[in-house]
Order: sequence, then structure tokens, then C-alpha cells
Amino acid sequence: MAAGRHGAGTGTGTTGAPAGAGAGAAPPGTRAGGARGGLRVEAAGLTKRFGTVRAVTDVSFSVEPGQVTGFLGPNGAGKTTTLRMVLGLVRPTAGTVTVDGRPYARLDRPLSRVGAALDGAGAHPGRSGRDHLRWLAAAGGLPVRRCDEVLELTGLADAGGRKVGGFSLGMQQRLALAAAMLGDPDLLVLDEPANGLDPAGIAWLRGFLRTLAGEGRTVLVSSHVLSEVEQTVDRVVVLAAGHVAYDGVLGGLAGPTGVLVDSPDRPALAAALAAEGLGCTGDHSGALLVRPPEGSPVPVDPVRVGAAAARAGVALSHLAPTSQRLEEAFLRLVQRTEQASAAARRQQPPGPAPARPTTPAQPTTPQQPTTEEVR
Ligand SMILES: Nc1ncnc2c1ncn2[C@@H]1O[C@H](COP(=O)(O)OP(=O)(O)OP(=O)(O)O)[C@@H](O)[C@H]1O
Repeated sequence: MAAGRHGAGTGTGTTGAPAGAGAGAAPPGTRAGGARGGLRVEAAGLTKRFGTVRAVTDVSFSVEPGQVTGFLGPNGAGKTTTLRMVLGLVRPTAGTVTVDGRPYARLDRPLSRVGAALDGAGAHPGRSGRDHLRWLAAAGGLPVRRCDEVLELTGLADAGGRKVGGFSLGMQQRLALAAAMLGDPDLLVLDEPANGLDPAGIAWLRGFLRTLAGEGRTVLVSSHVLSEVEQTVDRVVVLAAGHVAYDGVLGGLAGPTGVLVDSPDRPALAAALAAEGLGCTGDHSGALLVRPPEGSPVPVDPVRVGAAAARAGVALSHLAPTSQRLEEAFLRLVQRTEQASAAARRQQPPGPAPARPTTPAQPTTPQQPTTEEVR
């Protein structure tokens, strides 16, 4: 796969002149001259259809510099399609997406500003990792010494001379990251970079991405597994069935707190809570979990739960506020969004993509059709 015009082609990182190229380059993993501003990404009303397939519908979000933003969603949610639209590799059916205020294709020196890893390393199996990077560097006009820097940065320094065909999945992911870092970019767009990494590799990736964000870069990283990114991200955009289901800090995903309550006489406690209109379910240990009503932002008041038990003369053995487990909240959110989307589709005959309700002033850049689109 070639380093394309946009430098963010399938499976390649970006190429281009790195920041600090020339004398006094920063050691691997650090920046010459300290932190540099990241690039803001803004998507407005992004919609993509492939024939009759609605991959992404009216997706709006922003990605801020100095943060790791998680792009979460189950298989087929539209993550890759959206990331490809960010990078100008797929033309939106409707809507716009800008990087630093303009479409990717209109960025000045895009190869040194944006790095991407979308489909793994994509390197020829007969080439060494180092040769693969050298080839990308040559295509992007980068100094060859940058190849060794990014090999070091991604923990591949010792394996750089080995053929990529013998690389483990985790090593291939690292090579893709190395390629993405070739241009020392301000924005990193990574599609499922944790795929194939073992727990130690995931921990390493976490530190790697946090360091990049700490340097002021913008990091957008997709995953379909919340736990993979839970400790890494500052905020998340959750996609489900091509729609944004949530956009905010991870903590907010769990919603308001409930109350975990227990009694030696659980049936009596359950009856007392029901009599007060406090719906509850059993948790894993069998205790009763009083949840806020679906969609309510108001936490359950533990005093109200205790009072309900007291009025019924039920002794309590436990009473404590509790948050919904994030993974559970994520799955429920995805499920609800998918169901709502399926219901909306059943009511709508297929037709041309709807016009966006609000059209930003940003003009759509004419782009070359991608192989994906002409297939
Ligand atoms: N080139 C294409 N032609 C037709 N349909 C496509 C194309 N690319 C994506 N799709 C469809 O668009 C939807 C979203 O796919 P996409 O790959 O963006 O999801 P994803 O969230 O990245 O999934 P995964 O986690 O499995 O990679 C899916 O239904 C997929 O089949």
C-alpha cells in the first residue's frame, strides 16, 4: 500500500517533514521545543451511504487538542467510515468534517500534521519493518533517520530488521503506529490500535497515547471494547448504528448513581421499595440495586431508600450509593440506540440521504473517489 496523496492511506501512517526535522531533533517520544498545538477536528452532520447501506447518519462531534478521545462502538457502528471521512479517504454523502478548520485535503503540509493507522501496518511480508518505514519515508520526503526514531518510540528497535511476515499481530500494530508517527504529527487517528495487543501491550499503548496527548497533540482512537480505552481516554464519542449515542466524559456514560441496598429479608425489602415506587433489580451478589428511572439524570437518594425500609419495619444490612458499571452502561446505551435506529428505519422508506438540518458555512472539498467508493 502506498503512502497516498493524503498520507493517511490504508494501513499507512503519514509521511512528511517532521517537526524539528534537521539539527537538534528531539529524542524519540519527546518533542523538540516542548509542546506543540494539536489540531481540532470538527464533524458536522456527517452522513455516509454505500448504496443502500447507511453507514453513518448525521454524526456531529469535535475532538480537542491535548486530549485522547475514544471513538467507541460495536462492529459495524460506523467508526472506520467516520475516521476515513476525517482523513478525506471517503467522501461524505452529506455533512462536513474539518481538521484545524478546513477539510483534510486543504491542509497545508498535511503529511507532517496528521498521522493515521487505519488497517494495521499493511506492509509487504517480505520487507523488514525498517525497510517498510524507509519506503514510506522516501515517498513522503522524510529523513531516513526518522525511521529508527519511530522504531525506538514504538518498542520495535530490536525487531526493525526482521521481515514483517514474521511479526506478531501486536508487532504489526506497533509498526502501524511507527508509520503514523513518521511525520511527528499533531493529530493521530488510530483505528483499533489495541487489536492484537496483549495486556502488557495495551498498558504500553495507554502510556504512549497519554504521552502524546500530554505533549499537546490530538489523539483520536477507536475501539469496540470499552475496557481497552477506559483508562486512556479523556472523553468518548460512542457510535451505534451509525448515530452518535453519547459524547462526553466517560464518567457521564454511567449516568446518575443508584443505591445498593440489602436486608436479611430481601423479599420484604423488595416489597417495601416497590410500595414506594422505587424500582430495583438484583445485582451480582443478590443485593438489591435501586436505579434511577430510565433516562433520568437525578441520582437515587439513599435517605429515601432507607426511609422506605424503615416505614415497612425492614432491617437493613447494607445501604450505599453505587454507579452503574461502565461496561454495562455502554452496552445498554448501544442497545437502546440500535433499537431506536431500527425502529426509525422501519418507518422510513429508503431514499436519498436527508438534507442536513444545519449546514455549516464550510464548503465541501471536491475529492477523488476512493477505491472503496468505486468498488
Ligand atoms: N465500502 C463499503 N461498501 C459498503 N458498505 C460499507 C463499506 N464500508 C463500510 N460499509 C458498511 O458500513 C457500516 C459501518 O462500517 P464501519 O466499518 O464503518 O463500522 P465500524 O464501526 O468501523 O466496524 P468494525 O468495528 O467492525 O470495524 C457497516 O454496515 C459496513 O458493512
